[in-house]
Amino acid sequence: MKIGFIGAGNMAQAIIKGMVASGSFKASNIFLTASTSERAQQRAQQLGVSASLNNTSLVKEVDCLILAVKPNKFEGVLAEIGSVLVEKQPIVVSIAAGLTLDTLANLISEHSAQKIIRVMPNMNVTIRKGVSALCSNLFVSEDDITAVEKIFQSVGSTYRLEEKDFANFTSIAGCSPAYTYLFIDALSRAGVKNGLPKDIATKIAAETVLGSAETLLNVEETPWDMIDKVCSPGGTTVAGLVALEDEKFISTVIKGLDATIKRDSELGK
Ligand SMILES: NC(=O)C1=CN([C@@H]2O[C@H](COP(=O)(O)OP(=O)(O)OC[C@H]3O[C@@H](n4cnc5c(N)ncnc54)[C@H](O)[C@@H]3O)[C@@H](O)[C@H]2O)C=CC1
Ligand SMILES: O=C(O)[C@@H]1CCC=N1
Repeated sequence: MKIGFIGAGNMAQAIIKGMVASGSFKASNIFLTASTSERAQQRAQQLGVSASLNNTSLVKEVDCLILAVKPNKFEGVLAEIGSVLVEKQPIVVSIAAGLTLDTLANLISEHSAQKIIRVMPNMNVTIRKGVSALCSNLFVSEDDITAVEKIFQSVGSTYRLEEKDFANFTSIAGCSPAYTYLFIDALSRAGVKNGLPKDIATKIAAETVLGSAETLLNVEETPWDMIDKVCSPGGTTVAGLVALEDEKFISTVIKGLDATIKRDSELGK
């Protein structure tokens, strides 16, 4: 299957690198475009894949088209390639936050039976530990979705979700690498406040977050069971836990994620 990416930014580059590194996809079957043909040539060369002349010639070349531009570019890009899409009918995959299957279908053509799959990956595809969700419209067959799943499984794990759960997934998977970095940085700053150099404190914090997540995935216990194991009676951890909850740590995090869900619905309008 020939796969094309419109947009060769952060996500497309990370996905392409992971696909090639997985050994499941030949670089010669991967095509891309960028905002200019010079940039596309440069990115393609770096990744060892091919640059297409422009967006319409890319569509003509591929069986699966991955739209990896920012949500506000979709209208322009789909207006540009709409007629070629309707003619060629590749599987269209959008990784944009907020844009629904219906919105995408209407941007392509109100009357086409276009196969459209929405995927929400996250930045951890960079090291092939991404978590991606997929949903599709009624024109997509089981074979189509399995083929697209294979792309995202080559860079991590996948979940098939109903579209109504996509914004929720976006908040806890698509966006949360940023919040996890924020937490790591907060741990690290506390380390600096109390006397450690920043680089060492950041490494210690990141290794601890990684190990805690790996432990959780390897035990039967819930996060709260594990919290109880760390909290010695009358000890240091429970003192910190109570101080964090005094400042409403859990509800502050939930408010942050609710804000992403609200923004996701605004992007879709
Ligand atoms: N960054 C992230 O962690 C995640 C991003 N997404 C989604 O992925 C999409 C891309 O995001 P990023 O890679 O972060 O953005 P980015 O800005 O790094 O990449 C977008 C690329 O599209 C190119 N582009 C702009 N107009 C174009 C056109 N007309 N034709 C061809 N290329 C064009 C730009 O030059 C840019 O390199 C967005 O829709 C975003 O919602 C989804 C999950 C996670
Ligand atoms: O911030 C955004 O809108 C994108 C979608 C998920 C992560 N980044």
